[in-house]
Amino acid sequence: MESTSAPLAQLAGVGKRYGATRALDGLDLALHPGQVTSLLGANGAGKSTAVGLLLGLLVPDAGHVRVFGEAPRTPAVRRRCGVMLQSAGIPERLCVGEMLALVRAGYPAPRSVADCVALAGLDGLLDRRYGALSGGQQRRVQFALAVCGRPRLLCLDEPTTGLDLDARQRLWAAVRELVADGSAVLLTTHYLEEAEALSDRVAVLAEGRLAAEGGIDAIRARVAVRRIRCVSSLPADTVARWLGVQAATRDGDALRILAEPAEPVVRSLLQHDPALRELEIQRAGLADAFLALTRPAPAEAA
Ligand SMILES: Nc1ncnc2c1ncn2[C@@H]1O[C@H](COP(=O)(O)OP(=O)(O)OP(=O)(O)O)[C@@H](O)[C@H]1O
Repeated sequence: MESTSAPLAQLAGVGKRYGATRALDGLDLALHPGQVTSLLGANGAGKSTAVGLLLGLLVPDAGHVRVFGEAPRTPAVRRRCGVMLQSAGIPERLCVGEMLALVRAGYPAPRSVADCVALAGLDGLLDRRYGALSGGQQRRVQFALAVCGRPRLLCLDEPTTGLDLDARQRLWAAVRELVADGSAVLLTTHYLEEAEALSDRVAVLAEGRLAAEGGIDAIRARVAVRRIRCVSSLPADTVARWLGVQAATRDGDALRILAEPAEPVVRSLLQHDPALRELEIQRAGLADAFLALTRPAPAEAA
């Protein structure tokens, strides 16, 4: 979905190095109200670095970062942001209820405790010590702390890692609710189905640069590969050698083929096997597109 509204937060031409490692190289990213933007990329692509810059935890070497039109990390900006990072740094001996009270007190119009409990699934956990909770329960508490201030900008760095299905779907519902209220959300995730379920926009990072950016459909359309499935007795290794076929495997009676473009391959299949049946052709999913966009370019022949 294209947004005509002004961005709530923006990275413009941002570069960041750690010693000899170039983590980000000229990254442009804009977060708009009422939208979830998913930042995708392989391990080490620069996602957490981008989140750290947006929150003012890191300082860029090049370019600039603006949040609500200001430099990040001023008290006024922080009161309008919610954050769930990979490492939470929450004191283990505090009770969940005490911690929620502390964090809620830092915001001008926080959610009620009951709302936070319902939104994050904290039933029965308020009197428990944080350090004594399971990993998934700790993630829920972190989410409650991130959303308790009704943030206009919410950054979630791999929020559902370690969450069970119920907790994951609760978190998705809570994110959708925040976005419907006009908040901007930046999500980093390795779960492509999560990006597909939640995002309005996707930005794919590869080696610190933007490999693609746009709506989910636009990202999928960047990749012309199609998945073909049919019931056929043709040998998979023969089909795998046809022009345009990237892979062909047998799955019981069925042949599964990745092809680009699909039409000539379908013509050949029908020509070589008149008994072929149950032909299905699917467009690439986000996972196919992601792999194609982040695959390193083949080395130039010497
Ligand atoms: N504090 C640091 N010191 C040195 N190098 C770092 C530091 N933090 C990150 N890097 C390097 O910067 C690059 C980008 O790291 P970053 O954590 O932003 O990636 P990421 O996309 O979030 O990865 P992941 O999916 O594994 O969380 C990597 O090469 C990483 O090794």
